[in-house]
Amino acid sequence: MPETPQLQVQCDAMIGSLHINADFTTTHPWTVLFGPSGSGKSSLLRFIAGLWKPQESHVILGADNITTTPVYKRKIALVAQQPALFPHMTVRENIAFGTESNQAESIAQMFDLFALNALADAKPATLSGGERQRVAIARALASTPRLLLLDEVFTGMHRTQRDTLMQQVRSHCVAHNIAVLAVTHDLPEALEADEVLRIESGHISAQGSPHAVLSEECTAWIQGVTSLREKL
Ligand SMILES: Nc1ncnc2c1ncn2[C@@H]1O[C@H](COP(=O)(O)OP(=O)(O)OP(=O)(O)O)[C@@H](O)[C@H]1O
Repeated sequence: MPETPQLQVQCDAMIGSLHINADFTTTHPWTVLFGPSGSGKSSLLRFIAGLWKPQESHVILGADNITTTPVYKRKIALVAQQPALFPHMTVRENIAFGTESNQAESIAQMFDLFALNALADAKPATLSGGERQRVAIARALASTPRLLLLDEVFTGMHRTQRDTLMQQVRSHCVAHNIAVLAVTHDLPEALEADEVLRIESGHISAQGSPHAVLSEECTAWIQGVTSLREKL
């Protein structure tokens, strides 16, 4: 029975003035990359996706060393916080873009999963931010990737909307053995992960369960809520 593919990353490179020296392996369905602004999270995702190709760095997905594999053959989909949809295309055309003729079933599945049927003929400019994000994720998943990279995709969403969308993405990815690596600054979102990688100044400083890696943030959050309660 197929399993979620293991992701092995070894990146040793400069981006601007930041030295990214990250070395990790993850086997979990949903992994979060958590760290401060400028610590190299988006650069690492771009490296894994093949959009940045530094020397002396390697990416292995499942049994395949994909370090030199072209972007379009990696079976990796990347969704950014600002979804890059084609403005002149409808939702249906955006989702079908880049998929092959034998992926019609997976496209239809996306419309059902993300409740997009009513929006099929709309253009991106007429959609809300949350709807655009759903379309971008649907397009990424319609290409049947092995790894889905999410770069602060849920940031700024209303809590209920975010929880629903995360649950939809997670159940689809688990059912189809798609590994997810998600960048976030958001503590509640990070606590939903199976595993957290903490990145600081380009270096993976901790890896483990969300509660183990994020215990300091959790304590600070609880103290914040407690002091707020006392003021009420
Ligand atoms: N193409 C580039 N050329 C030069 N420097 C870059 C490039 N892309 C990113 N950087 C620099 O690399 C560092 C890491 O950027 P990156 O976007 O990976 O951080 P991040 O952790 O994702 O930050 P944020 O959470 O604010 O999005 C930053 O100092 C940034 O200015």
